[in-house]
Amino acid sequence: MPMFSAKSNARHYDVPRLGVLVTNLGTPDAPTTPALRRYLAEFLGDPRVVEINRPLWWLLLHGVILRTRPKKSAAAYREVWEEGGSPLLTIGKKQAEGIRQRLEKKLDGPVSVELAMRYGNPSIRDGLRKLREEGAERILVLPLYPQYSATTVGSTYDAVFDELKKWRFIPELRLIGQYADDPDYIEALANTIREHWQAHGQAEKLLFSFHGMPRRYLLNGDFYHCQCQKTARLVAERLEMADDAWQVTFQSLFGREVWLQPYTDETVKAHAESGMKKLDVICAGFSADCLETLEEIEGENAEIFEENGGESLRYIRALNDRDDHLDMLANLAMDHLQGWPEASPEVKRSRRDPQATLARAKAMGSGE
Ligand SMILES: C=CC1=C(C)c2cc3[nH]c(cc4nc(cc5[nH]c(cc1n2)c(C)c5CCC(=O)O)C(CCC(=O)O)=C4C)c(C)c3C=C
Ligand SMILES: [Fe+2]
Ligand SMILES: [Fe+2]
Repeated sequence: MPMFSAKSNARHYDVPRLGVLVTNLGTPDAPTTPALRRYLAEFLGDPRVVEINRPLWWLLLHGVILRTRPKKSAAAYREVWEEGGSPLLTIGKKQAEGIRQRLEKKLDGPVSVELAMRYGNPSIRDGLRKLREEGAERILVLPLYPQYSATTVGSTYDAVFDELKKWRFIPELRLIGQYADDPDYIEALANTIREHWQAHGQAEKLLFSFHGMPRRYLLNGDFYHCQCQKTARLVAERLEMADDAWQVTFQSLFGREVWLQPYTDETVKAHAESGMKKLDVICAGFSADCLETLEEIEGENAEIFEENGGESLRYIRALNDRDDHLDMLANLAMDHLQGWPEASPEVKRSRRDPQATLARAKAMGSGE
């Protein structure tokens, strides 16, 4: 067996394509305990996510966490599971297709776009291999995380590199790191908040709740926290909000370490206890709704608010497959494709007339 893998049936006169790998975090294959055990073993086994002494963590993960958490997590996933699977996956498919359609219009030609998940399926390995089979020799990686963190974007890059280092022909590669302050992303968030206010009125406060991470990671140089603050500030400025009308919080704590603060659940409880009646929450760092937004914010945190004296916590959905979101993502991809040299004259000609190129290649003796 060769040491490095290649496209099946590779022919050197194939017309190279542009490929875009759209990625997100991932999700279990089913809302069941065994599927959750597999998924969490991969996710929590990633040193980018849990950055502690490996042998110690391995013992704790396999000896304790994977014996208890999968059952609890499976029950939570069952609350949000849809006919087509987990929301993150069903929304991700729509997002990838929307981006493909927009790029094909902008580039006036076919573009391969594949959705891939960092953990679980469809995997990054399979996504890259599909792009290779479709003839992509230039690949743009677009992780759907507006703010960079080593735990998410960094880990996605790891998975891309781990796969590509096994290939014989390594495609030209570009990576999108973040778009926390992209004006169209800020505008799309402002639009969805405005629409929510038009439909339901404005609550006493708007929380921007971002996924948390251990505070230690920030102190060690992961500036995700700062990008979250920037996103929220820019949206609040766009909406001309007073300083005390909005706040940034961090959700989804895991383990016993101190995470980024203030915590969403504690803040929600404190606001309810202080007499607040209506609270709006947006999870601006999640490009698609998922367990962490639907079950944790729209479900759990709404309950916390109501149990402590609040009337209603109104969760504002993620940007998902809104047109302004998909337009923004396609424009972001276009920005990152700039300057990638046009194809060679031969390729340009073959794009116009693939049959002639094939015939020429055959005449030159390089065809089948
Ligand atoms: C253990 C540490 C974790 C870190 C650090 C972390 C960072 C992080 N995660 C997201 C986005 C998502 N996380 C999701 C689920 C999820 N996250 C953790 C743990 C950490 N995340 C766990 C254990 C889980 C699984 C669910 C559970 O068992 O509670 C999801 C949702 C996936 C879905 O299928 O719906 C997303 C999205 C970010 C952005 C981030 C750091 C910035
Ligand atoms: Fe997470
Ligand atoms: Fe959670």
